[in-house]
Amino acid sequence: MKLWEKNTCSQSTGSVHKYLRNLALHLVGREKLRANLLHEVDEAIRRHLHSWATRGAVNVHEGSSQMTFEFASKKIIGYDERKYGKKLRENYIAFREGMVSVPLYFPGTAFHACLQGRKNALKVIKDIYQERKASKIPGNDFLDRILEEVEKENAVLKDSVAVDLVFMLLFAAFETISQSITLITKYINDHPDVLAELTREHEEILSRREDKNSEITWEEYKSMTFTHMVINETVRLANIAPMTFRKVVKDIEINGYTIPAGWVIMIALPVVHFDPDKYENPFEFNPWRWQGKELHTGSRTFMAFGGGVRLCTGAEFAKLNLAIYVHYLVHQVQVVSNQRRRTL
Ligand code: HEM
Repeated sequence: MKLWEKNTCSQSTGSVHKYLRNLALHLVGREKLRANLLHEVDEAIRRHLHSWATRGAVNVHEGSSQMTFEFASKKIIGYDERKYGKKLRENYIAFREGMVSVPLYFPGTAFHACLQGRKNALKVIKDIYQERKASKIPGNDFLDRILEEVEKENAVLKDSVAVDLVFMLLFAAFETISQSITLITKYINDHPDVLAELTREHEEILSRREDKNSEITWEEYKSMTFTHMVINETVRLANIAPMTFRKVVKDIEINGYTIPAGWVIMIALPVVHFDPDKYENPFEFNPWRWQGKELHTGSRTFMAFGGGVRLCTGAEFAKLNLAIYVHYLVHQVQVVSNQRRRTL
């Protein structure tokens, strides 16, 4: 029993991997960020934070999960919870909760719930996919682009791979961003010095604007140096994807040990991020450690988004979401933690 199919982005190799990767970049690549996503994410985050502010108490993890799922599912397959209900997100949550569990497959186990969640989510996606394919009515979303590929003569992309790709992208997009939003909120709440510096940075941005209520521009986003340091530090400490896997294609010697071809190795990213030789006081949340450093997405010492040919396709999109969230969090919302009752 497998969690992922062989030909999705994470399992594919060579030219198929490259092809799927480029397709995913069509959704969240750099040009898309600047041309559409900056504006769309700005609108969505503002709307959700406004709605949070009208409620007595908000569970940030649940709120950000709703927010990011609504956004990503609409962008990818034109999903609307009001039309289809909450089933899809609930199935994804069941899938996520059993992903790292003992692989015992019978009713009542986390692994069983995980695979059932995956099966049910795939069914919803498949229905939407087939309905769209049959109707040929565009949805102005990523599914249009996928169907374009599927319907090409000698298409590389087949229906089953397309559905699995959609499943995988939606999972990657919503779970990771909502977890990072939750943790960045906690870290900011726990560190008044960080909040003060963020407030200074975002007030400076506002002071340069003619209309204080206008949305964030690309130049403003790029100017958020300290915010990007906070984002790097958050994902370094959070290790949202704590491990990645690689199949050894030929015998390789590392530190006197031979790892034979065919073995699967697990790369534990926290080992790098918590190494005191690479990060002084590694368990401390200290965004200033990034001062003056290149904020690359991936390097030998910073692997929150993986690295090499499999570097996360959505890393820049995730950072954009976090920066916009922080912008509105620090200047429009007053957060009171219900644990310590400290005002942000
Ligand atoms: C804080 C947010 C995120 C984190 C920490 C994260 C982390 C990672 C990591 C560590 C990998 C490498 C996996 C490997 O080496 O096998 C990866 C790959 C990937 N991520 Fe993300 N990710 C995030 C957000 C996103 C988003 C928002 C999307 C999509 C919209 C996305 C799509 C992907 C895809 C498609 C791959 C596979 C890339 C490939 O195999 O070429 N990720 N991510």
